[in-house]
Amino acid sequence: MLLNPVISKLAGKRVVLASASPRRQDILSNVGLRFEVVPSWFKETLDKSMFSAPYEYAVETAKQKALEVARRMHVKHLKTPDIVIGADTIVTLEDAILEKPFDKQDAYNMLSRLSGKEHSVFTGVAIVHCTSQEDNQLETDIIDFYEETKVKFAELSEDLLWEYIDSGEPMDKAGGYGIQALGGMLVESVHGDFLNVVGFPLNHFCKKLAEMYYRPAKHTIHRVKHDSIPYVESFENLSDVEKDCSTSSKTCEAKKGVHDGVCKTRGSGSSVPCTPRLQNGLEETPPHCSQKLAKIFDLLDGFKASKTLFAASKLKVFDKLKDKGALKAMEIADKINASVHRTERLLDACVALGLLEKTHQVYRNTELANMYLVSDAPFSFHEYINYSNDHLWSHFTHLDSTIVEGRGPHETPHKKTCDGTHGPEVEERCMRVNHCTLKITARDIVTAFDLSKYSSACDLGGGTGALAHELVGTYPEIKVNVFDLPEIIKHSSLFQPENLDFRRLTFTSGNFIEDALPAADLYILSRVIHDLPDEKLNHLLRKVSDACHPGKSGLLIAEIILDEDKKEPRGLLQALTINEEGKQRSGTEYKKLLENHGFNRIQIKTTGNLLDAIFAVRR
Ligand SMILES: C[S@@+](CC[C@H](N)C(=O)[O-])C[C@H]1O[C@@H](n2cnc3c(N)ncnc32)[C@H](O)[C@@H]1O
Repeated sequence: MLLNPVISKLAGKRVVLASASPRRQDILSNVGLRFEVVPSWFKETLDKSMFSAPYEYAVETAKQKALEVARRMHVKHLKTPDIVIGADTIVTLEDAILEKPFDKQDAYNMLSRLSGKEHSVFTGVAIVHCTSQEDNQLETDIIDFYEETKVKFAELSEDLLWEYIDSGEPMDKAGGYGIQALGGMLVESVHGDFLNVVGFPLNHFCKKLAEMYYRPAKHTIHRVKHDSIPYVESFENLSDVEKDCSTSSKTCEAKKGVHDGVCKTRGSGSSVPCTPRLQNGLEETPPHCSQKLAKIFDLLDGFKASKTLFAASKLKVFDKLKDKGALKAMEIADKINASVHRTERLLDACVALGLLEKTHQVYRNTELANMYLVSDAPFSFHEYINYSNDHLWSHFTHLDSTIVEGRGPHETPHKKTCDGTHGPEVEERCMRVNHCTLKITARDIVTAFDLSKYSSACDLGGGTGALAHELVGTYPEIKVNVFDLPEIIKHSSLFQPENLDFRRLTFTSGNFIEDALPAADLYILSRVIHDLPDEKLNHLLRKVSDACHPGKSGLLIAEIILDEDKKEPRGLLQALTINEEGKQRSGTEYKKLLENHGFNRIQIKTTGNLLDAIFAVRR
């Protein structure tokens, strides 16, 4: 049971905190909010002079942080969050904004300015509600606010200041101090929300949630206390604790359990300290907080969700529903020749995962399923889903032994490769898998940079030509040559759209390691680099570099680019599937690699789609 019923309104929603701050994470998880943490890539570099008041800057930064994460998650992972929470905390002193110090001297300058004075701490918060529209556009609804707390510092001696700076604590904190830890020593008084100074104004946040989620009909309101988080007896549709609270606000507050830092366990009448306490010399274990375990639960359940998608796709559930529009479980079971009872469970699980909708026992595809899961949809993932089920799944099943034995997926007995050595059926299937994923991302790759000045391009290892199609469609002057191994090129005709202009798109058989490269003024390497061992890669890049005209020819690369800290899961999980000798790289690593081969003017673009783009010019 949650202490704050407003928080329970978010249960079952995909809530994301767009902040890496462990303090914000603690504040929110301590009150039972279940959320994922996706740190924002938005840089805190807005021009402060554009804002008439400091809090406006904090609110705008919070908003941009949350929006960046919402957009990235919507496109990149094709899983749109319901709510993204962004926050930005700043310290202001006499209208100057103090953010995180750059170095110790900066921390010293900040803290000595704060010494003996009162300053303001503002946290801007943005709550972004996301919905995916029919055309897969992201629609966002933003609620933002700020909270101000005044903090007075004691007079700080030089020794104390430097001791505190040397502790390292100031470096990642606005104003150069953390009130919840050693920095508490510096503070004489606080006026306002203490948690706001820590980094998140919880009380104001809950009030905002209450405004959003409790929009009661007038007759349901018994009492609303506007200056606090609404008392739970105020509205209908309340949980048992809420309904119990029908007397005075004080009683209700006690029943809700917030009293002198003690959490009251409902029903038992006993009180459990919020923090572990020593009793008879033994440390008492705090009650387990399921919200804190949410991440682990999600990881434990991740494979069940994947397998549910795989099974529904393999059984062509989405295809049947696309054809018929809406069907009952019994009708679907009949069409896929399966048990009614089990089919119903599968369908309900798909509803829970947002793949199907259900009304009055009738199931329909969601827009997402129609766009990406139906097997003949223009941008269908069907092939990739089946490949994940049949091949990647078995690789991950044996992940522990592949790690111990140092084998890559291509060396497992369960996985057949796309390197053209396993016969036409496998080659064709791999081409279908690559084709469907490249189609989704090709437009973002070819428009990531202005390539209009190039008249000829050669897509090395270009496979089905999916990227070449997009290039030809985007740049009216360009001619593209798709270069790949003969066993791949022989299947390429299967993938060509009907209206293709073969005067501008040609296919050439060859081996980019052994043969001369066709002439072109733009070379393309899409999903080729990460799979090559260093020696082959350096050989290939040397050949490309030699084939380029200095100062003129370009190189376009499409790959997953790891974030610089190498913390983002997508690329790292993908790295588990590539060959032992292959490698995923960060932007800086790609830059270095290309510079070593005579390229400069290197630009890197994270597209937010499945693949990112790099463009470089031959020096
Ligand atoms: C992972 S696939 C990428 C295909 C396509 N570029 C894409 O992004 O979907 C790698 C491609 O490189 C081709 N390839 C591998 N080694 C090659 C070589 N030595 N010469 C030419 N092509 C090669 C493969 O046949 C395959 O089509």
